[in-house]
Amino acid sequence: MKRILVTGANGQLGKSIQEISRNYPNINFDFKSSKELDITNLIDLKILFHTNTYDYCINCAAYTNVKQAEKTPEIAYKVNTEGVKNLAESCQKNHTILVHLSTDYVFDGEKEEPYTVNDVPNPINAYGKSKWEGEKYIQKILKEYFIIRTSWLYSKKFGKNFYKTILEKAQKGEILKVTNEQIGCPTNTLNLSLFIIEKIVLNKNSIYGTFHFTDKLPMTWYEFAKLILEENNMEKSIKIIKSKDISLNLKRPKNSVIQ
Ligand SMILES: NC(=O)C1=CN([C@@H]2O[C@H](COP(=O)(O)OP(=O)(O)OC[C@H]3O[C@@H](n4cnc5c(N)ncnc54)[C@H](OP(=O)(O)O)[C@@H]3O)[C@@H](O)[C@H]2O)C=CC1
Ligand SMILES: Cc1cn([C@H]2C[C@H](O)[C@@H](COP(=O)(O)OP(=O)(O)O[C@H]3O[C@@H](C)C(=O)[C@@H](O)[C@H]3O)O2)c(=O)[nH]c1=O
Repeated sequence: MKRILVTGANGQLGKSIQEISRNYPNINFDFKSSKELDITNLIDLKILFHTNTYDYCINCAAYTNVKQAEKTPEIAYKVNTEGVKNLAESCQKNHTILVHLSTDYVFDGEKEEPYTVNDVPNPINAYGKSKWEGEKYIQKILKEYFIIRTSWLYSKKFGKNFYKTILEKAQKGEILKVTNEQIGCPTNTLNLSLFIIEKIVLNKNSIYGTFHFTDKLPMTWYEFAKLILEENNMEKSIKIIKSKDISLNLKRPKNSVIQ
């Protein structure tokens, strides 16, 4: 029976993996919330890996507040870079395969076509930089790893995300103002969870390295907001705004489409 450690288990992706885990009775999952396991705490990591044997570690732990990361980049760095380095070292010493999540925000967004795994990252904000530095540690420390870059994650059920925010605003009768200055692929956490379990963990033929996974339908945030309203049978107009009107000093990649 495969034993899998899932870090950051109470985030939106972690919770989605918890939800589908019921369908895999032959996998022994060990879900750890941030309170149960802080990936920046080396001592806790050492104790956990000393007392347990894991075939895989799925790292859903991350600092994902993109706006706040710009103001306190050291916190994003601590979790997304240092924490990931700690995990990679623990996995290396204990022969655990690391499955790590990364982001479209590692790219600068200036490319005209979709980004592939052969494109070189060049992040333009603190969150993206901290995630790219984390990726580099994994590549340096480990041979047996999967880095899965995804984009615009949302769960209809868990956590805080664009889908739920737009729906809540609409339900409260707030005026919707959404930018059309970025394009990317919204990705449902359930699809990503299934990909991780079916195509990475249970696939005997998978080759280690970096991969891109999205729901493969590029659109702007404005178009995504329209879809969210449509899906929930809500008729409401949305005002198109500039990115700078919503977050003045934060750069987001214009083209976030990864394939
Ligand atoms: N959200 C998105 O749009 C995208 C996310 N990703 C990546 O996917 C992954 C999952 O993201 P998502 O589920 O959306 O993120 P969430 O923010 O929903 O979940 C992240 C989880 O990590 C936990 N965490 C934070 N710091 C630590 C720490 N030091 N040790 C252990 N756990 C910690 C948080 O706990 P607490 O709340 O208690 O701090 C939270 O439960 C991340 O790697 C993210 O970078 C990639 C592309 C898009
Ligand atoms: C809620 C809201 C957002 N927006 C804009 C801001 C931003 O450009 C975009 C999405 O808003 P968010 O707050 O979700 O943006 P952001 O936190 O930058 O989203 C990113 O999160 C990280 C973790 C990732 O890895 C990325 O893939 C991406 O999903 O929509 C509006 O224009 N109007 C609104 O009412």
